[in-house]
Amino acid sequence: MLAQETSQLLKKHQIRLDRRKGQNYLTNDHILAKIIENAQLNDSDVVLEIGAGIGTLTLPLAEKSSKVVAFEQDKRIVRVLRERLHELGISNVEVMEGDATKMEFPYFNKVVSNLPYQISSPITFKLLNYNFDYAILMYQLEFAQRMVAQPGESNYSRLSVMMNLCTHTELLFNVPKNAFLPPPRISSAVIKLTPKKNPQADKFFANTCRALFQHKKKKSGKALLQSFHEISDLNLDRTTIRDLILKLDPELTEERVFKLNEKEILTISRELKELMEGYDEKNG
Ligand SMILES: C[S@@+](CC[C@H](N)C(=O)[O-])C[C@H]1O[C@@H](n2cnc3c(N)ncnc32)[C@H](O)[C@@H]1O
Repeated sequence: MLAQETSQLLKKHQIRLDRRKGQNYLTNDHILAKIIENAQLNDSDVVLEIGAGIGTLTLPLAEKSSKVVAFEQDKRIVRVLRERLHELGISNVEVMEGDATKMEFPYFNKVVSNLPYQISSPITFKLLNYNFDYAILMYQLEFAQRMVAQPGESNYSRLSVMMNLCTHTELLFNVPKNAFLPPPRISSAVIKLTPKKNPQADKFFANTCRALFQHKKKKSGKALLQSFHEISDLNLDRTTIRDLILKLDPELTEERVFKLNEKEILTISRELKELMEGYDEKNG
């Protein structure tokens, strides 16, 4: 049903979808129903949708909520979406034309999106700056697995640490390639992401994480030494950096990066930040 409707609409408007723009449109009714069910919307919800396309998710979201704010970058697609909403008499959707990574988001309390994959990372980090109840998001499977990975697992990464510290993230279900038109090269997965109330990650923490994960298999003290430029732009010599690292908790600096959990990395970054502030004061 959805597959047929999608092909007909695209044909009518002579639109060829472009994979490079992340245009893989959901054509599986069952998956659509599962996404909507997991969103658990009510009539006071304001839903943010990134990459609305021709409205596959937008229409059921509009039916179940008070309002949908729908971002779409492709002008041709925006025209189809607006026409469709007009024809169906749907008036509670605000279509925002443009690049969602660069535009301010108006108020929303839930997010439901089948994300364009090339902006998965910037959009996820951008969402962390907003206050909302939860998000139901479709990602490439590999990215979703990295989001939920735990210390010691092979795909544990900087992204996993940030997600563990700032959110509760759960992989809800996998989605096969043939659920889309055109089918993407890799499978997808739907994630539920709930922001934690008191996010503790500041820029220093993010930089510490970046430095550590450049040497994921090394001991964390060694990783910090080798990538210290990611943390500070002070031009410190190697001996000074080594001395600073020696003052950190040795139980943590002797551990391999991929085995550290988010709280341990937070401890490293806090201790290091304090030491750096002390160093700054002493050296003017
Ligand atoms: C994976 S499709 C999802 C379409 C529809 N929501 C669905 O589920 O079938 C992603 C959509 O995001 C749009 N898009 C790509 N990059 C974007 C960006 N930076 N900002 C807003 N929309 C973007 C694409 O044009 C495409 O329509």
